Amino acid sequence: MIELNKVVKTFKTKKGDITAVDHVDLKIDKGSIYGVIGFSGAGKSTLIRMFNGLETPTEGEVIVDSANIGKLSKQDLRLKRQKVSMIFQHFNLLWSRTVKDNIAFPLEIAGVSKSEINEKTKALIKRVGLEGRENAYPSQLSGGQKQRVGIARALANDPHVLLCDEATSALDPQTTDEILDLLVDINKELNLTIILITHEMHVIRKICDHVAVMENGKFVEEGEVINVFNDPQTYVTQRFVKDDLKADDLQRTLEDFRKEQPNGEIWKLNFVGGTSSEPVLAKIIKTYNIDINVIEGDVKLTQNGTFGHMIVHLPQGDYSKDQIKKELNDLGVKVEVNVSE
Ligand SMILES: Nc1ncnc2c1ncn2[C@@H]1O[C@H](COP(=O)(O)OP(=O)(O)OP(=O)(O)O)[C@@H](O)[C@H]1O
Repeated sequence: MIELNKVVKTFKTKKGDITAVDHVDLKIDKGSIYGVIGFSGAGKSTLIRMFNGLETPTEGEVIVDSANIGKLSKQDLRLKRQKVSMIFQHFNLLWSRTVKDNIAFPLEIAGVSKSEINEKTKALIKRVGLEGRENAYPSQLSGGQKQRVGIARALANDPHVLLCDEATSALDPQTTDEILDLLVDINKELNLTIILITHEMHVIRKICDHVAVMENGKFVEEGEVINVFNDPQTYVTQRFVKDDLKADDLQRTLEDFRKEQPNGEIWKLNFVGGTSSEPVLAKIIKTYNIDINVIEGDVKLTQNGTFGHMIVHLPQGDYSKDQIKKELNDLGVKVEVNVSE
C-alpha cells in the first residue's frame, strides 16, 4: 500500500518559491496500475520522484509499504530503491554496457553472486522479449528495445513498485502499445504496483485502473479510470478525454480506409506558412482528376500564412504519386506517406 498524506513540495528559486506539489493526498492499493496525467509543469515528475526519495517532501508524508520515505536513512533509502524501481522517458541506459550488463548492473550493486546474476539476467531478457540481443549495445537497439532493457533492469531486484516516468513518450504509437502490453503482463504476473506519469490519456485508458489529473500541483480529479472517462468533472480532464477519443476515432477511420482500399495511400500534408491548404488540394485534384478524401484536417491561418496538417487518402489509380508529391513539395507542403497517426 502506498499513501501520500498532505504532501507539499516547494522549490526555492531566485524568482521566489514554486510549489510543484500542493497538498496531495493519495492511496494506491497493491497491484494497482495508477496513472497521473497532467500538462507540462503540472508537477507530475516532482510527484513521482517522491515515491523513491529522489525528491523529499517539504511537508507531509510519503509512505511506501509502511516506510516513511522522507525519513529513511541513506542506507535504508538505498535498500528501498531496490524495491521501488523506475523507468524513464529517455531510458537512462549505460551506453558502454551491453543489454545483459545493463540489466546486471543493479544486481552487481546489490552484491548478488555472479551465478545468480547470470541466471537472473537470462530470465529477465526472456521476460522482456530481448532474447538474441543480450550482447548488443544500447546504440544498436530501437527505442522500444531500449525501454525493454530499462524494464528488465528495473525488475532485476524484484521490486514491489515500478515507477514509470513518461516511459512511452519517446516511442511511436505501435511501440507504445507494445510496451504498455508488457507493463500489464508484468503487473499481472508479479502483482507489481505500477505508478506512471504521462500527458497522454491513451496511456491511462489502455492500462491504468485509477487515474489522478494534476494541475498546478494539485489533484483536480481522481478516481477509477472508467468513471473519469464516463463523466469527467473538470475542464482539464474533459480536454484530455476529448483529445483521446478524437485520436481513437481517427485511428479507426484510417484502419477502415486501409481495409477498404488497401492499394491506396494515406498521406499527411504539413503546411508551414505561405501555402493555403484548399487551393493546393483543389489544384492536385483538378490536374490529376483523382478523388482525394480529406480524413482529418487541422489547418490554421496566421498573419504569416497557413500552418497545420491534413490527413488525406489517395486512391489507387493511373497517376504518379511521386509527381504529386514533388508538386506538393514545390508548393511548400511537406508530405509524409502512409502515416499511422
Ligand atoms: N529542481 C527544481 N527547481 C525549481 N523548480 C522546479 C524544479 N523541479 C521542478 N520545478 C518546477 O516545478 C513545477 C512542476 O514541474 P514538474 O517537472 O514536476 O512538472 P511536470 O508535470 O512533470 O512537467 P513536464 O511534463 O514538463 O516534466 C514547474 O513549474 C517546474 O518549473
